[in-house]
Amino acid sequence: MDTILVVNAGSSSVKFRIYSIENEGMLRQQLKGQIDGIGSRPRLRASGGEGDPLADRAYPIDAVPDLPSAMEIAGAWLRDELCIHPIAVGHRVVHGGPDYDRPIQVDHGVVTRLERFIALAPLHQPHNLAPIRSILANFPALPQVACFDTAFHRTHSAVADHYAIPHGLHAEGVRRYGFHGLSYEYIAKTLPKIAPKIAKERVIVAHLGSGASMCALSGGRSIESTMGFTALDGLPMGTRPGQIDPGVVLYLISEKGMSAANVQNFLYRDCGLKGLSGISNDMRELETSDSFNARLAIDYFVYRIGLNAGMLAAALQGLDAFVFTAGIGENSATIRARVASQLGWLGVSLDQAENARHSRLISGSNSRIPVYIVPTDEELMIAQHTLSLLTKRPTTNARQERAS
Ligand SMILES: Nc1ncnc2c1ncn2[C@@H]1O[C@H](COP(=O)(O)OP(=O)(O)O)[C@@H](O)[C@H]1O
Ligand SMILES: CC(=O)OP(=O)(O)O
Ligand SMILES: [Mg+2]
Repeated sequence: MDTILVVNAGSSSVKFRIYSIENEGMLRQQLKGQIDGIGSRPRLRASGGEGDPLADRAYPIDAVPDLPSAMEIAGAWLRDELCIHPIAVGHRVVHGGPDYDRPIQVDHGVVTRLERFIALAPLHQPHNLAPIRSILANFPALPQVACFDTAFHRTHSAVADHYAIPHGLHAEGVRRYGFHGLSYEYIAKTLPKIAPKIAKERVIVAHLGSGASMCALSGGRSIESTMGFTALDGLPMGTRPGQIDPGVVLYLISEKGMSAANVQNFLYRDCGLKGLSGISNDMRELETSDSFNARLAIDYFVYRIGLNAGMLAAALQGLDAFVFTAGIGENSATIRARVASQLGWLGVSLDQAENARHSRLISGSNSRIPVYIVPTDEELMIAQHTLSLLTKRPTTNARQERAS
């Protein structure tokens, strides 16, 4: 059986999937796994094609302190315990820079070009590239495909793509890229099946996970994102502050004597829900805490989602639907209810029972616009892109390599 392995390294989790390639290029999921809670409550969970449990292992926080250690554990489990030998690997690569507007088969040259963006996505890019490099070294003929978070947003207009800075910097790539593009691409492809008429209209999608952003979709195309040059901008996140006055950064440098590396570490790892609550980057922990600062962190998260929704509604010149997705958006009825009440002025109201049930349509009958939960599937997007690039090229080399 020919299979594709998909690897998706997020900021608090590594997710992996195995798909078999069926007749006529159909993909069937054979295995779904993830290590999440990295740095808080690490846990490996995996299930087979029918949802049958394959593993559920909790680890002490010190055993999985970071993404590389999680990747090692996941890789060893797939290789040594399950003896998985895919014919291709698809990777989520967060930053594709100005040139990559679609997935690409990777070689050493592509990896070198993608390394230039490590500084622009330090929580993700190094961990996205490390398994690619390791597979290139150990299985050079195994096709690998990089699928970019930024690619789906390359349709933005010039005005949405710019900062108000001199043009030379834009020309060298200082642009408003936007991220979580594989997730938004999946939602844009799925909406026509859920609500065909709405899918052609103006939709805000809120990808609320460890990293969080929102995207304005017009007729299924991204026209605006809350994220920009890096995945620091926009909404507050697990450990990132979201939008912040650059004056704060200047203050940290000039008044607190922080180096560029200190500032980077601070902005990517010490802020957001973690910094504001002083407790955790994990929304689940904050929701069960009765500390004042945990409540403040949640209030801030909800408030900023409301502000940014107003901004995206302005970009779209109206709003026809709102979609929740990703870890928090799919699982937290409380946050959804609070966001919806923040959007009350737009005519949004929820059916609380449907919201509590995590139904697909959660808006009430008197809501001016429908509100949906659409579980995202970045991994399926990656597998589909990988297969479509693969079928343009012979795979014999990979098969020969596997056999040897
Ligand atoms: N039941 C839940 N209630 C509230 N938050 C949740 C729940 N389940 C998951 N989350 C949140 O989702 C986040 C992970 O989202 P995810 O989209 O998987 O993130 P990433 O891909 O960036 O690692 C966790 O940090 C946690 O805060
Ligand atoms: C770009 C980004 O923030 O990704 P994630 O939410 O997976 O950390
Ligand atoms: Mg993610």
